[in-house]
Formats: sequence, structure tokens, C-alpha cells
Amino acid sequence: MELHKPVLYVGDLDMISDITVKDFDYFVDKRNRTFSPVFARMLPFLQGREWREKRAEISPTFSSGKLKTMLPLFLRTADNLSRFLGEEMTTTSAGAVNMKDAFGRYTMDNIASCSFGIDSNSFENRNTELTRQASAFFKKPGVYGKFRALCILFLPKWISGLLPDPYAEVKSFFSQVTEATIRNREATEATRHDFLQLLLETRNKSGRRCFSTDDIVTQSLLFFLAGYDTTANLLTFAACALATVPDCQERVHRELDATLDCHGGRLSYEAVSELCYLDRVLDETLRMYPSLFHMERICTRPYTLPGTDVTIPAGTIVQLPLLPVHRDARVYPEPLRFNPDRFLPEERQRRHPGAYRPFGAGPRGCLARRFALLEAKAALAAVLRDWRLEPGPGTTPPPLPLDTNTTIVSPRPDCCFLRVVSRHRQ
Ligand code: HEM
Repeated sequence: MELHKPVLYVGDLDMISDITVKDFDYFVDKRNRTFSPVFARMLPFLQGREWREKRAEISPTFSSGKLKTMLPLFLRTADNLSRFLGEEMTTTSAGAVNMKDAFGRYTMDNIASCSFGIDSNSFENRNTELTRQASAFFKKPGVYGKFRALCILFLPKWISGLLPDPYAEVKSFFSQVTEATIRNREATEATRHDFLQLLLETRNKSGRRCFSTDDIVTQSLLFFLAGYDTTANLLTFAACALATVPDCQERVHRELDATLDCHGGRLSYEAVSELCYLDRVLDETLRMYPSLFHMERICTRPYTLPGTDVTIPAGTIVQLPLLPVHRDARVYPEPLRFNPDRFLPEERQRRHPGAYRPFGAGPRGCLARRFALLEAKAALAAVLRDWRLEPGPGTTPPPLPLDTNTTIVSPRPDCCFLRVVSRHRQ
């Protein structure tokens, strides 16, 4: 039970697949745990028909053709990231670079550009209004935020509605930025390969825009929220794993050098696609550190668990483990050893298809899996083309200690420092 609500924790892999895929119609919804209207209209918090319609409208934004057009942007930002690492290394007194901070700048610049059409270059302009507003957006709720949440939970709406929303200023800032960008694009007829443009161009059958400007701001903020920390964490965990497992880093370097030699030294879409060992490094990183501890669904009508006579009532919260399955020794022998070869095709085939779910499962799974993986791959390819990573103070071989102050799986802040050493590629 969670307060007065029944919670069912399901560990059986077949049953998890039934709930998330086969019998999805009984489990379409998730809990809406937001305390601000700024979040309430975002895709992960919508329910039922409204969720289905919005998801269908947004999904084409992430098609492989569209992603391909975004790679040059990722690669430009990745070059800035790589330069930044070198500069940090020469100026820092700590003798090592805070990788979470560096990768956070990388994901922020990509999302700011893709979602809001802003060139933020947070590697050069460290304290812009954008970074200030973005930090406010990601800050954990303080005393006021917690007090307000309690009021919303326990007091009548008309009283809690009088309390100012701490996220209103952030929303207003991003609304102004988006409106200015839309006006500019309409006036100059300029287009870019980004989410903003795709959302602007999404039309219904009668040729009208599907997304109002307010809708666009909301979904763009969602991309920010969903994509900033998750991908920065993935990159930090991967970099720390490679720094502390030199054999794996050596293999990444060999693969990269060979691929660059075949592609005239350039990281093109084709070159990045050929980096199969790097794919496996990312897969193994997400196995050890999926961004969520568990997925959640709500049962929307009475459901009999397959193969049992147990019927769960509508309204039951269902939790489905991610990290515990990914680290289960019965599924992954020596689960705490970082071994990308677990993701060789033949090894994958040996496992239950539900044993690996870093992006969730079924129609409600992550919308941006390919976007996130391509973005992460571009960053690691550019960084490892130029640098060798070595452990800094506090960085341990996997498993890296986790931050206990966050709701998503994040590295403990003092364990994210690495030394970057030039590879002097000829
Ligand atoms: C390494 C990076 C990422 C990881 C590991 C990740 C993981 C996840 C997971 C586990 C879920 C819940 C799925 C479920 O309950 O079945 C989710 C949902 C979602 N993610 Fe991601 N995510 C990542 C990056 C992103 C990015 C970059 C975006 C957007 C630009 C994004 C957008 C979303 C959205 C919109 C949903 C909700 C889908 C829905 O309710 O229909 N994610 N993600």
C-alpha cells in the first residue's frame, strides 16, 4: 500500500511483458504526480484518449529520417564538448574534469537548439539567462515547493490554487523565447531541422497546425525535462566505466580509429552508424544504470493476471522493476562486471526479451530512444576520438555509487571526475 492506494509489484518477466505490451489496453495510464499546470499537459502525464492522440501526433518527430538530419547538430556540439574538456583540463585546479557538468552542457545545448531553436553554446557562455532558467526548472522543490505540494494533496482546490506556481516564471521565459523564434521563422521563412520546426509543420487533414504555440512550448519543455539529465547521466556513467575498464576503452579507440580511417577522418552519419562496439558500450551502461528504478502503470479496468485466478481492481498502481532485473545474476551472470559483449547479437538472443528495458516497454515506452542513443554516441565518438579517459579522484570501477538525492538513477556527484589525456591522433 502507498498511503491508502494498493500497489502491485510484478517481478515475473512474462507478466511484465503482458502488462506493458499484450494487455496494454488495461494499463494505458500512469499516475499524474505533477503539482504544476506547466507539467500537467506534458505527454507522460496525459491519460487515456488524450495521451493516445498526443503521442500519435508527436511520434513522427522522432522518425529515423528526421534524426539523421539532427546528427550534424549533435556533432557540432560534440566538437564544442571535446574542446571544452581540453580547456577544463588545463585550467582546473582539481586535476580532473567534472564529466557530469560537461555532458550536461552538451545535452542542454542540443535540446535548446532542437526544441527552442536557440544556440545556447553553454560551453562558452556559462551563465546565460537560459542556463539560469534551466537550472530553476531542474531544481528540486524547496521548502515552499513541498509545502505547496502538500496543500494540493490535502486542501480544497480553491485554497491551493491561490498559492503561486514556482514554475510559472520558467514557463513564461521559454514561452517568450519560443514565440520570438516562431515569429522570426515566419517572417524570414527560415527553416531548421529541429523539433520546433517539425511541430510547427505538423498539420491536420484540413491543413491547420496541430500544435498551438502553447502546446509547442509545453512539449519542448518536456523534451528538455526528459532528455537533459537522462542522457547526461548515461554519458557520465559510460565515460567513468571506460576510464576504469581500460580494455573496453582500448577497443573503442581501435574501432574509432579504423572507422575514421575509412571515412576520411570525418564523423559522418555512416561512420557513426558503423561504431558497433560503441553501441554495445551504451547498451551495457544502460543495463547497469537504467535511468529509472522501475516503470509504473495504473490498471484502468479489472484485470486477471495471466495463469492465475488473481484479479486486480481498477485503480491499482502497478510497479515493474528495471534496475533489479538488469542486475539480476540469474539473467546477467556477474551482473556488476562491465561487459559490453553481453550485447553481441547471439548473447541477446539467449535472454528473455523483457530482461532489458532501459527505455521502458510497449506503446508507453520512451518516445526518444533512438534520439538519445544517437546523441550519446555522437558525444562519445567525438570525445574518444580526441582523448583518453583516466579515473579522477573518487571514480571507482563499475558499479559507480549512485546519488541518493534524485529520483532517477544518477551518479554520485563526487564520483564524476575524470582526467582527459590527449591521444595526438596523426
Ligand atoms: C538515455 C536517455 C533516456 C532514457 C534512458 C529514457 C528512458 C525513459 C523511460 C524508462 C521512460 C518510461 C517508459 C515506460 O514507462 O515504459 C521514458 C519515457 C519518455 N521519454 Fe525517455 N529516456 C531518455 C531520453 C529521452 C529524451 C532525450 C526524450 C525527449 C527528447 C525522452 C522523452 C520521453 C517521453 C516523451 C516519455 C514518455 C512517453 C509516454 O508517456 O508516452 N526521453 N524514457
